Amino acid sequence: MSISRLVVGTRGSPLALAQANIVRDRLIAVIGLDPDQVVLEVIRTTGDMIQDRALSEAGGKGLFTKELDSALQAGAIDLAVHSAKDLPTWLPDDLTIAGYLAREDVRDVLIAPGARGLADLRPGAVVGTASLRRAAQVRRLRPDVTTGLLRGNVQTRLARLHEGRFDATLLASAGLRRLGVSDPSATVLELDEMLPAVGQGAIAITARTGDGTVLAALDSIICPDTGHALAAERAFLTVLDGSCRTPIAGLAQVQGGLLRLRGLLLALDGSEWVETVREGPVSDARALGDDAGRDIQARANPALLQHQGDRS
Ligand SMILES: NCc1[nH]cc(CCC(=O)O)c1CC(=O)O
Repeated sequence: MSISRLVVGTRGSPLALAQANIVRDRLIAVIGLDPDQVVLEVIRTTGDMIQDRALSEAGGKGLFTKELDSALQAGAIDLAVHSAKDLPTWLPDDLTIAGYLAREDVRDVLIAPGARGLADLRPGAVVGTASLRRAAQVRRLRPDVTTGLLRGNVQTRLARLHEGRFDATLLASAGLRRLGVSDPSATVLELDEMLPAVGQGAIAITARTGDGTVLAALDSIICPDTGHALAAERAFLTVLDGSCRTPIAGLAQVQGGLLRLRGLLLALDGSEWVETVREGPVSDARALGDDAGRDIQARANPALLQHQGDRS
C-alpha cells in the first residue's frame, strides 16, 4: 500500500520541533514522499505545562508522552517523535517503538562561564539542574558543589544561567547540536565523569502496533544498532525502575555486532555508587540489560534503591 500522507506528532518545544523535522526530512528523502505529504502536528503534553517543579514531584513517567499516545490511538497522528530519554519504559500494548534514528553524541556538556570542566568550578559553586543523575555525578566529583533546581527548555535554562543565577548547568550535547546552539562556555564531559541517561542522544519513533504500512515506511529510516543499544539500556532501566527512582545512568555502545553496556546507580549526594559492565552479542541486548540491572540491584546498598526522582 502506498502512503499518501503521514502525520507526525510532536511536542512543541524548539528541540522537539527540530527532532520532528529531522524525522520528516528523512522520510521525505528516503521514502521519496513530497514535502506536503509529511505534516507535523504539534501536541501539548502535561510535561510542557509544568515549569515550576521538578518533574519527579509532578508525578513522573509519561508526562511527555501521554497525549501523543492518545493522538496515535485516536488516529489523529500516524507516528510520534520523542527524545528516547523521555520515553517511559512501559508503552500501551497497541503502541510500539518503531525504532530510533542513528544516535547523536551521547555525552553531556557543562556550560560554565569561566570554567573549563567540573574540576575547574569555583569552590562551593552552584550548579543548576533538574536531573538527579547529573546532580549526583557532579557531587561525586565535587562534594563541595551544591545543586539547585533549573528547569525549562534548553534556551530557558541557558538564559537563566547567563543571568547569573547559577555558576553552571549541564545539557545534553545532542540537544544543543540539534538546536544549532554553540555556547562559548561549553565543555563536553567525558563518559567517565558523566555517564548519560538511558536513551540520551537518540530520537525514538512510536506508531500503532498493527499499522504495517507506517511501520514498513519507518523501517527504512531507523538505525538497527541504535535499536540494540536502546534495547539493552531500556531493559536495564526496567529492572531498576520497578523498585525505585534514584539517580541512574546507562549507556550501551555497539561495534561490529558486539554490545557493551555500562550501568550506574548513585546516592543522591554522590557519596556512594554501584557500577556494572556487560558485554555480549547484540542479539542478547535485552538479556544484557536485564542482567546489568539485576547485578546493580543485588549489589546496591538498599538505601540507594528507595529515593524518588527525575530521570533526565
Ligand atoms: N530532559 C529533556 C531532554 N530530553 C532530551 C534532551 C536532549 C536530547 C537527547 O538527549 O537526545 C533533553 C534536554 C537535555 O537533557 O539537555
